[in-house]
Amino acid sequence: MEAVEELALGPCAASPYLRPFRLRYRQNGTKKFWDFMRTHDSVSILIFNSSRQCFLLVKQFRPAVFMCEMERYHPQDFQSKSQDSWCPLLDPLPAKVGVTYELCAGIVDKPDLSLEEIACKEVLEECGYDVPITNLKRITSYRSGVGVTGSKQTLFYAEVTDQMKTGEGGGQAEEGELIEVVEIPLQDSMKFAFDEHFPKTMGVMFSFMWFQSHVAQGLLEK
Ligand SMILES: O=c1ccn([C@@H]2O[C@H](COP(=O)(O)OP(=O)(O)O[C@H]3O[C@H](CO)[C@@H](O)[C@H](O)[C@H]3O)[C@@H](O)[C@H]2O)c(=O)[nH]1
Ligand SMILES: [Mg+2]
Repeated sequence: MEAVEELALGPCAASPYLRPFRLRYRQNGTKKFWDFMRTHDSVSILIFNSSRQCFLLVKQFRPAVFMCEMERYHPQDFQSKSQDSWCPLLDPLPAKVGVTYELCAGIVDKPDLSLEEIACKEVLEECGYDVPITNLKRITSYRSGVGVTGSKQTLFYAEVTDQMKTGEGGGQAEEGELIEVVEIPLQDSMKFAFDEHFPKTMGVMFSFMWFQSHVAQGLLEK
């Protein structure tokens, strides 16, 4: 996963994943504008393996996270004179600075599938567990990136057992996905959630806390 080579930064003129816009408006009499991007909505799934008493997270290389770090250490890479061409990144940081721990998640890009169906597909593709749709519990939904994308993410909970494991996961190789599945033992999960040495999404932190207040107590009473 960390063999990331031949990096080059280029312009993004058109993309199937994001479309930048500017909205002009007048609010309470004041003229304003706001720049934003349209992106897909998404689903994410907190997966708890009850056979092994652990959470399943995915770890992957995130170019956006990587390039945040790159700008911090090599701001000149973003000030390239020629904005229209590819600019090789000659002294890249190690790829691991762009690897994050996340909930299993996927974009909502198939209008014929329900959010639940997309969530089950992501659990199978990324983590290798075949979860019946009736095992999914909708936790809630929220807006992510309110300043930039405002897209909606719907969060589900799925309890799985070792018997549901039908494959290795790892993402869709044909789409170039390269994902590592990581098990976080329940007993270590709150320490993990607040340990800044492990770069992670807010979804991981929020859902681990949701589990503590909504599920963990029930497990103790079993
Ligand atoms: O610029 C891009 C963007 C996407 N892809 C492809 O699209 C796939 C998208 O994967 P998917 O698993 O569907 O979505 P995620 O990348 O996991 O993103 C979702 O999960 C993230 C973590 O919660 C959220 O931040 C995002 O908003 C949400 O879309 C990737 O694997 C790639 O194959 C590209 O090749 N290039
Ligand atoms: Mg994903």
